[in-house]
Amino acid sequence: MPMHVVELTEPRNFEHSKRPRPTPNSGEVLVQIRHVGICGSDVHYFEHGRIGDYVVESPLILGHESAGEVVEVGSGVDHLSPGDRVSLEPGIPCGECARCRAGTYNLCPDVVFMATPPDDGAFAEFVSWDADFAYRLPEPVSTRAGALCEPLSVGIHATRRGEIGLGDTVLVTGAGPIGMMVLKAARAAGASDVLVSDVVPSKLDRARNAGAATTVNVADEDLTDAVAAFTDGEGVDVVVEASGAAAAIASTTEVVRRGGTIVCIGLSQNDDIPIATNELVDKELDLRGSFRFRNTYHTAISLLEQGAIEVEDIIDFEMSMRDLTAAFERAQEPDVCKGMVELPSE
Ligand SMILES: NC(=O)c1ccc[n+]([C@@H]2O[C@H](COP(=O)([O-])OP(=O)(O)OC[C@H]3O[C@@H](n4cnc5c(N)ncnc54)[C@H](O)[C@@H]3O)[C@@H](O)[C@H]2O)c1
Ligand SMILES: C[C@@H](O)[C@H](N)C(=O)O
Repeated sequence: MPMHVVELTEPRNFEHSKRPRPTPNSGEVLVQIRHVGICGSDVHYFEHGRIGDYVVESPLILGHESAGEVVEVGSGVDHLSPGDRVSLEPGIPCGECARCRAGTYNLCPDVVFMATPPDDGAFAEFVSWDADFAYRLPEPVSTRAGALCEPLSVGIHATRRGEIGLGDTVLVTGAGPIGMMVLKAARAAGASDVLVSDVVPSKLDRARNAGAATTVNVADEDLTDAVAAFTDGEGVDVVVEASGAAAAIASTTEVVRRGGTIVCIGLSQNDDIPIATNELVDKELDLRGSFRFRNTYHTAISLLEQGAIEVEDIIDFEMSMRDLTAAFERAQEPDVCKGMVELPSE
């Protein structure tokens, strides 16, 4: 039976086409996709046809923030049934390499990751996916929120990497979807004050509405001065860099307190951003990267179920997959944080 998919065939060209509807293998579930969030990396592939060494060389289905409804289960799957709504973790690690065996499966070099060439993503009516990476959504959690478990997972993982906890003061640089998810995860972990910086006023307004203690528009204000004023000159316990902007990355060592921690999530276009290593030594800072996520989906879903975190407030618009090109155009407007795509029943 054919199903409707949208393929990126070359930069800025989506084609609506038909592919055979997959049949779930042993250990897989067939999921009818309901919602897919548009991520910055999807937009980058759409605009440029590549991210670094990952090049779209044959038609690629984008979308890796997805949730839907199980319609069929393969043999050996007993924790999910048709009718269950699920969120799909987009990366399936090999399970055998040293990193997987160490439990750090997000670092598996052989991971199959949705919407990363050559692996297809979720702008498709149906996806057959490893049932171990399909997480049942309890009643109060919508498939929109289920799709956003992916960026929320990035925020939870960064919060864990920064060991953010009770009473911490945190600075998040960048109030895009990832910065917003760090803000939410850090608050849920017990951070008492989360400061957020950006250059877009509406994004800072949203961050304040989501619980930021204060915001800094770095287009008008000096970040170091603003942080010093808020922390009585101490600096913050943890900085989470979620913009990828060179200026934000370079400022991290200045705004963090002595003995504090810097967590870098943002990916920069520039490989030559200076980090003040003398400051790193003198202040005895911990500088850590944070890559994707591991063991975060159960946490994300239970936080959503308990109402401890709200994620749908980052969605600015929802459009049908039939209008995917228009949705990708709109997702690039500077005020937009998250565009959501709905997959109608055909
Ligand atoms: N490490 C990972 O696993 C991972 C996962 C997803 C995304 N990312 C990266 O994280 C970053 C954030 O992702 P996103 O989807 O939220 O991106 P985004 O582009 O939507 O958001 C970035 C935000 O930073 C703001 N900004 C620009 N210059 C700034 C500055 N000097 N100071 C503070 N803010 C500034 C922008 O206005 C924007 O709101 C990107 O670099 C992305 O590639 C990393
Ligand atoms: C983690 C995910 O959101 C990111 N876009 C990536 O491909 O790594």
